[in-house]
Amino acid sequence: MTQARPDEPAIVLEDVRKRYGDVQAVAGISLTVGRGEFFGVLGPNGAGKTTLIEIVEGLREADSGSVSVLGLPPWPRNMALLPRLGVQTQSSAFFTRLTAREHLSTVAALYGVGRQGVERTLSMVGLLGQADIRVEVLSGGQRQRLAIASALVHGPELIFLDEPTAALDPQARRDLWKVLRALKGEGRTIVYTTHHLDEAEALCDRVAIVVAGSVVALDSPGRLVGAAKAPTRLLVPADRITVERAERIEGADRVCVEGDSVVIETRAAGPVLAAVGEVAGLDGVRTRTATLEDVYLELTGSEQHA
Ligand SMILES: Nc1ncnc2c1ncn2[C@@H]1O[C@H](COP(=O)(O)OP(=O)(O)OP(=O)(O)O)[C@@H](O)[C@H]1O
Repeated sequence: MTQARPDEPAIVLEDVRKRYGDVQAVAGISLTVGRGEFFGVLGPNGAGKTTLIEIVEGLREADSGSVSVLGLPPWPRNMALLPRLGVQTQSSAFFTRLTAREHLSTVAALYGVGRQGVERTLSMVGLLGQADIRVEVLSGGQRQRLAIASALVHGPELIFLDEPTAALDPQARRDLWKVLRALKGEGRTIVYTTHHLDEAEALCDRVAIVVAGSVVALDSPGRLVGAAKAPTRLLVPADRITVERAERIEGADRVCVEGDSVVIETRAAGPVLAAVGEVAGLDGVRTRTATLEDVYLELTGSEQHA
């Protein structure tokens, strides 16, 4: 198998465009994903993420622009590229009557991967304990692990994961994060689509926020949050301070009530916190700094989750 040169980017897009009738789904996107990067693609429903990723995977032809994946053009469908890519989608198909191990062995056989590769992959995604259980009785989280295992079993250099934690409970999500971090630790490049902003913040080296077919922000989550200069929120138990008193604190930009807290938004967290301490004491006061979700909501102009 041809390996990409370590210094060669995994993906290079230049002014990629795709239109469906009147809809400009991808409106001129240029970006580079480095080898070994964990790269997030975020954006509201209909932003063009799936279209963009399908172009990179070689499943769709761009109208214009250039696309290079592991140094090769993915379109027309490039058979040399396929074994070097791993794709997990929302609609991953399973052989439900088979056990997890049998399912994975079947997928592995398509790529000429033997028993050892199957066992290594089951172990990597934490499914060895469930390997002899039929797919149809695996839990949602276990199925997602199997979907990821199916995308990984042939040892691809570049992996596309489409909302792998959708519909998982919080513990199963966190467990899957460990699997994803381990994958990155192996030096694989991961392109990750998610609507969970906390997840993108915790896992991704860089994220692209796509709105209406264009990239409106591209950087590490930390730098995006830092550059946005979003306010800090101080949550003070409502029985300890009134809205009127909080509004008189110098540096309080906005005050409102949320549940059982008076929320003070400020860009001068230190002095405002000191003032709150004098007025109400600091017991039970919570501080929320800006997150990628704040940046995202600002850029997408939406109060709702994408
Ligand atoms: N095959 C198609 N034919 C016509 N229009 C399409 C087609 N696929 C997507 N679109 C339109 O292109 C735009 C981008 O869709 P796309 O599925 O790429 O967005 P997305 O960001 O992946 O959305 P979601 O988060 O909901 O999956 C949307 O307006 C969608 O309705």
